[in-house]
Amino acid sequence: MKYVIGVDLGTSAVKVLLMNQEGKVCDEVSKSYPLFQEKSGYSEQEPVEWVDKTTAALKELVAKFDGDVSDIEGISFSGQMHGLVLLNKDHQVLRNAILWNDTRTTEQCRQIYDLVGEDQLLQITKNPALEGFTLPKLLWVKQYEPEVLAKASVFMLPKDYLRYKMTDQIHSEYSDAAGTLLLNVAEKKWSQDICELVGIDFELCPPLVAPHEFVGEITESFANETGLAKTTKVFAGGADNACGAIGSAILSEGKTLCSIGTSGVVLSYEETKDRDFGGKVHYFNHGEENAFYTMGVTLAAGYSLSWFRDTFAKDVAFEDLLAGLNEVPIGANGLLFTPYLVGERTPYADATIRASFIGMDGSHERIDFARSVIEGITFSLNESIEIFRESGKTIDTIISIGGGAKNETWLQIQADVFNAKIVKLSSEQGPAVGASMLAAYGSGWFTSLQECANVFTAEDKVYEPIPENVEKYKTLFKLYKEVYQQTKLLNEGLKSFRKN
Ligand SMILES: Nc1ncnc2c1ncn2[C@@H]1O[C@H](COP(=O)(O)OP(=O)(O)O)[C@@H](O)[C@H]1O
Ligand SMILES: O=C(CO)[C@@H](O)[C@H](O)COP(=O)(O)O
Repeated sequence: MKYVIGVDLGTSAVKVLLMNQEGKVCDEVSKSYPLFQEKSGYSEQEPVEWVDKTTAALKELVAKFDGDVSDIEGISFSGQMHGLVLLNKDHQVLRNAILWNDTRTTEQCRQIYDLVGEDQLLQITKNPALEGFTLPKLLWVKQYEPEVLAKASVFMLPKDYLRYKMTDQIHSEYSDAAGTLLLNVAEKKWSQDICELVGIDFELCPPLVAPHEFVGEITESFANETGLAKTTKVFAGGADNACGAIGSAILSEGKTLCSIGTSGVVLSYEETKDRDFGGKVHYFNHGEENAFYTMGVTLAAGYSLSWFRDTFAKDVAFEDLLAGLNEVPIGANGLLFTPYLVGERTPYADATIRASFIGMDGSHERIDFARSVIEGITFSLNESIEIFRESGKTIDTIISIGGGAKNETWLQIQADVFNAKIVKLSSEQGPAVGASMLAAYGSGWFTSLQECANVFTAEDKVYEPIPENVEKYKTLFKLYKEVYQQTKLLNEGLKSFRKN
């Protein structure tokens, strides 16, 4: 039997998945790492942590493997998107990585519009200037840490840096490059025009390859450290959402995905490069060749729940925190939550807005708060679904993945809030499954990703919307949407009191 490994470099943890040629998940190991939030709006991680934790996870996986390691033929990656890693000419990391959920760059987004123009930016990159994307971060370093940028020889995205440490080869690939705001998405080329207009050296952009492309074998030292065979082939990999889409078989028009990890996304497959959403949702290159996807993003989805747990119920397991969730009525006994802990992307590109609990009552217990957090996250994702439906898409079935898909009651809440059938897959690790599939397809096991998906993905359970619940959630959703409008000005006033 042959095997592949999918590495998902997430925001909360790295997960490594061993899958065999029959598409069975044989083992998985996960190692978490911290997030540094030194100031309001800041979010950073240390690239060395990603490498150390991935090495430790692979070492553990290989130690438990009782076959011949040379049968592990290939390895590929899924990575948290947009994070900026800067390397000097000796390829040493110059500063902490600035992550996708870091919103310090509102000023740099304005500069991009001034220098490139909104229409030209949208025409080349298919996306608006949002704080989370990579180019605003590069411009922030240029403005506030010019000595750091002066030393930089290349910028990298998180999983591309990890792959570099395993292979000694520097590359980026289309699906993650699409989230930098420096890629001509339709032509799959770095945009020299944008680099020139914003004053970023074109040489900083790494060479581009396709997600399933073979980029080299692992280095001898990485093989020695992990126990993997030196012949293990490495394939480029993709952005976590592109991999989540592959790992959930979102490989044809009409398919929709909801992923609740640290962030939350609703994503829809696009066959063509020229559908026009006017920048309301993200438009990126898929991990499948010449395909695309559109996506709405809730910045703090699973993060809202983990923030709530870490702040008010430290060391309590999610399973214990959510025990009794299904006994709390819809609407959490009159409590509404908006998940704007770090600002928001879809539908409000707003770095200043912050979260709220509305309707706190002396009778509320911790489980009411937990239910309102979960309902609030789901309402936020429903705002993306609303944009897709308004554009004419039919969304009646949604594949649900990520940490949020581990809880049955939450899956039913998704069905009722989205008013759609929710499908849970046999593994909720969509991005790591997608990364494994890129390695399997890259290794030549299948002639297409779709053929691979037929073997590697399977439905586990379906949750149907319950009409009575759908109606209640429609009423609550209207109230939920009011909260953004009613708290926008309040948050602008509070901004100067935040940790700066
Ligand atoms: N048992 C659970 N029930 C509900 N939600 C969970 C559970 N376990 C994890 N989560 C949620 O999933 C999130 C992590 O999801 P994951 O897909 O692993 O994230 P990432 O890829 O960003 O590291 C946590 O922040 C938490 O909100
Ligand atoms: O910023 C985005 C997508 O645009 C996020 O989806 C990140 O890619 C992080 O993903 P998770 O760690 O939540 O999976």
